[in-house]
Parts: sequence; structure tokens; C-alpha cells
Amino acid sequence: MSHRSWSDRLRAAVAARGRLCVGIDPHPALLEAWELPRSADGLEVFAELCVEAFVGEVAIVKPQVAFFEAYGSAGYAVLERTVSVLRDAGTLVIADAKRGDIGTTMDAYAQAWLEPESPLSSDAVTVSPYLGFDSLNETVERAVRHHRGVFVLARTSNAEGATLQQATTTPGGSVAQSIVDAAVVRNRVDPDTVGLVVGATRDHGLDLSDYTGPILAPGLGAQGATIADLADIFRDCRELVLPNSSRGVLAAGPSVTALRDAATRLRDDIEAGLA
Ligand SMILES: O=C(O)c1cc(=O)[nH]c(=O)n1[C@@H]1O[C@H](COP(=O)(O)O)[C@@H](O)[C@H]1O
Repeated sequence: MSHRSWSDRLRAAVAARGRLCVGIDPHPALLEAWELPRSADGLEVFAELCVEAFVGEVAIVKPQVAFFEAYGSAGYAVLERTVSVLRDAGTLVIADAKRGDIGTTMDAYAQAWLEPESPLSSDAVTVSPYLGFDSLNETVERAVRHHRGVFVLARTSNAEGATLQQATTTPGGSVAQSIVDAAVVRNRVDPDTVGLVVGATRDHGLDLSDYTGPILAPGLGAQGATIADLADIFRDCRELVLPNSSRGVLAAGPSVTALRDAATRLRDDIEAGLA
């Protein structure tokens, strides 16, 4: 794969095809709506239709690992094929695996998602910093070595995140802000490597003024966030806001044309709304 930095590859992809990150989240209800079996075979067709619809149109695709893992090794085999077909076609892949553990174990997760020779090798992976930001050090170092990215949960889109993420730390400031601040420091060494996850569903209350890296912003559509919300919530840092929608786009399937139209319409609306 390319030896260009993650930052260069991400910025070039966004410049060419916009900021939208479409999710591949094969919920059982969606398999049913698409008249596919709830099995690894159904998953495979679902993923193939998504790939056909999104490749060449959107910059980034984010498969939600949980919906593949639910089918065990057969589901993982589908995920491996999906990730590699997308990447071979020049679409950036963020594996939404949300891993979080002690550093040495995290490094094994990082090996799975970020090592070039791994069958699950992706351009970036989502991780949880809630075992301590420094538990991610080995993961971030591996990402830098292989020109990949890491997206760290800061302020998530779900209501339940608030009590933990908005709690005040010993030095003062919220837990979520401490994650932002740690990302700012780490990115001074390797720009853009540490991305943040900040939900689009509410005002995050974060000071993002020193942060210039990518922000994955889930919550559009099914969780109720709108493009106007994005424009408002991220008013000072729109350049690398990567809005994510999964069910909001996937509801248009199973027609490849309808899926592609839903994705390109949303992509164009986002570009207009965040201009
Ligand atoms: O990391 C994520 O992508 C994520 C973080 C977050 O705060 N909220 C959130 O919804 N997500 C993921 O983003 C996707 C949102 O899906 P939809 O609600 O269908 O658009 C799911 O795969 C979630 O797991």
C-alpha cells in the first residue's frame, strides 16, 4: 500500500470526494429489510452491495465490526474481504472496532487492524481511551509506523456517555477535554495521526481551538443529528470533520443505485452545509 502519510492520504481523499464517512452496519433489521438471510451469506451480499454503491463516490467507509463479529469466523471472513476490496479500490477504511485495553494488549489489537500484513488491515481504527490515553501509546506508534490513523473516543453521540465524559478530572476540565488535549500534544509529533470521535448529536462543550486533526462525527440521520447541527457544533473546525451516517444511508438499500444516490446526496449536502 501507499507510503504516503495518513494525513496526506486522508486530506487528498476528502479533497477529491468530500468529508462523508458512510457506515456499513449490517443490522439484523436491515438484512431483513433487504430480504437477505441473517447469516454470513446474507452479510456478504449486504457488504458487496455497499461496496458497489460507495466505491469511487465517498472518501471513507466505516464498517462496524460488531455486526460482522456476530457471525463468528464466517463474519470475520466477510469483513476481511470487504475491507480489502474497499482499500484496493482506493476507498479509505476506518474499522469501527472501538478497542480499549492495557497497552500491551492494545498493541495486539493494533496489530490486527493496522499492520499491513494483517487480513483485517485498515487505514484507521476506532479506540477507547478510557483505560488512560497513554494505554494507546503503542497503538499510535504502530499507526505512525504504517501510515495509518487512530480515532479516539472523546465525546460520544450517545446520551449515556455524559456522566463519564463530562466528569471533572483532578487537574480540572472534563474527561473528554483531557482526551482532546492529549490528542493535540501527540499530533504535534505526527500530525493528524490521533483523530477524535465527537458525536454530532449535541453540543460537545469541548475547546477544540488547538486541535487541527480529523474529527469523526457520528449521529447524522438515525440518531437525529442534521447537517445544520454539524455546521453549528463544529463551526470553528470544519475542515476535517468527517460526518458519519450508517442507517440513514443504508435505509435506501438494497438497490445499488438508490444507495449510491443516498450517499452522494448526503455527501454533497454536507459539503454545501459545511462550506
Ligand atoms: O465510533 C463511532 O463510529 C461511534 C461513536 C459514537 O459516539 N457514536 C456512534 O454512533 N458511533 C458509531 O457510528 C455508527 C452510527 O450509526 P447510525 O446511527 O446508524 O448512523 C455506529 O456504527 C456506531 O457504533
